[in-house]
Amino acid sequence: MQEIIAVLGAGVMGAGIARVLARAGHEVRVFDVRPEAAASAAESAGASDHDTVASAVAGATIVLEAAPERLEVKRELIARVEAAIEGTSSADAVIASNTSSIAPDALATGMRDPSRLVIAHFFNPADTVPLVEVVPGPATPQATVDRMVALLEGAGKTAVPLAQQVEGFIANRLQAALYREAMHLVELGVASPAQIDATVTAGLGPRWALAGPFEIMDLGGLDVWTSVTDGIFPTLGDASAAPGMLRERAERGELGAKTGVGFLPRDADAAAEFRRRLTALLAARDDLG
Ligand SMILES: NC(=O)C1=CN([C@@H]2O[C@H](COP(=O)(O)OP(=O)(O)OC[C@H]3O[C@@H](n4cnc5c(N)ncnc54)[C@H](O)[C@@H]3O)[C@@H](O)[C@H]2O)C=CC1
Ligand SMILES: O=C(O)[C@@H](O)C(=O)[C@H](O)[C@@H](O)CO
Repeated sequence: MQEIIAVLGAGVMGAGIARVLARAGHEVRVFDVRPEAAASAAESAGASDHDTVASAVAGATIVLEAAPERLEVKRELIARVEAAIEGTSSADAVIASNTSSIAPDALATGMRDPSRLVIAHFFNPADTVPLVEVVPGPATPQATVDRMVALLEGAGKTAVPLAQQVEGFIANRLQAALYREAMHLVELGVASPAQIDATVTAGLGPRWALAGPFEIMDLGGLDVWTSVTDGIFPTLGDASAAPGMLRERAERGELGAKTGVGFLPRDADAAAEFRRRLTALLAARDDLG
């Protein structure tokens, strides 16, 4: 079924999401508070760019926001969408958020119709990584979750619906647990960021492209993993907030690929080169069947 989809926010994620959905045959409109970003994303996706939210959502069946990860920005944008669609043919439109971590009930608070909301959490780069987490809010009907899963699978994505909301959903909770321990090991002086990265790219990462944690535990033996987790769990880092080595860099403006330096120097084409290599890796994995 072809949808009419308004993508609101045409940055790193929104531009890729627009490409994915347009490539799947849907009518895609793009809006961004930066008209040049909307125009560029629309051209790249073969979509139309719009200079107002109202114009972008007029007649839309799905609205997908990829605005900055700030609750107040997302809430204000969602309110503008609901005001624009009220009483129109788009009144039944689904409003999907690409938020990385904000719980759906926080986004739904204050909505005219919270049943419109669902989370569709794409991964960076959106037009390369297959995974999209679909997270219901407290008032989201199952039919909306099912419709979003069907849309995403029809676009060639791997949609993982969550049974209930949880902060950070699945993948970012798993990433955050790993990143917390990675930074803890650097702060302990056990290894450098480059060495920690090498343990993932030369060991864990290739395995994880083929088998997730439960399959890996099954392959390794649950007796062994019982002993290992009994021994290691009590020693893991327990930071409950961003550690200094992360927060201080962010506060200094050392943001990573965005600024040329983060934990390590990053080339200007680091993101593009990563996308190229990831695309090739995923193609090789798909060839394995
Ligand atoms: N960057 C990443 O790796 C990932 C980000 N996300 C999530 O996707 C969302 C967008 O993130 P990015 O694309 O990285 O951010 P970004 O900063 O690259 O893009 C955000 C875009 O939204 C525009 N914008 C700002 N206020 C707006 C408004 N009121 N209405 C419409 N557009 C507005 C900005 O001009 C910008 O082009 C966030 O919720 C983020 O957490 C999800 C997965 C991965
Ligand atoms: O890794 C991803 O693409 C997603 O899990 C995200 O949401 C991003 O990592 C985001 O949390 C930070 O860029």
